[in-house]
Amino acid sequence: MNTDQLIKEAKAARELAYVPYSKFKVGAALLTKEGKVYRGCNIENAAYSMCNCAERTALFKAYSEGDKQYEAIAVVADTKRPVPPCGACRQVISELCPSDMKVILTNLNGNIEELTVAKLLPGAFSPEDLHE
Ligand SMILES: O=c1ccn([C@H]2C[C@H](O)[C@@H](CO)O2)c(=O)[nH]1
Ligand SMILES: [Zn+2]
Repeated sequence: MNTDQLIKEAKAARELAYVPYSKFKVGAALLTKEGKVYRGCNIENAAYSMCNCAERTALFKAYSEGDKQYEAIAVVADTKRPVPPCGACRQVISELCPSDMKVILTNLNGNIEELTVAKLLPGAFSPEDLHE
């Protein structure tokens, strides 16, 4: 699975977004080391703080199925610049994904920004910080 294909998966995921409040659809596609793709969309709620982002939907789907080895994640939205993941997603991705994992941010215009998990959240709070 190449970058273009993973972006297509993220776009397909985006179509299923449940966004009655923001009307802002986001899609994510997480590729595992074994070549499986987990799709995620954002899912909102009338209690706004319960909204879940596309990135975390995809990652939680994979992790909860026991798939814990990841190769790349692609994220897409209808933004001017490649969609930037929110702070909460950066924190969760930093903990569950390898620091050298590829992060592919894009938009519907085809702008693409590729970076690594390490670049997503410098100085992330990590499990090692919990204990002396
Ligand atoms: O990277 C992002 C940024 C925002 N959202 C969602 C959260 C909310 O449903 C809507 C507006 O913030 O977009 C995502 O899913 N991923
Ligand atoms: Zn987020």
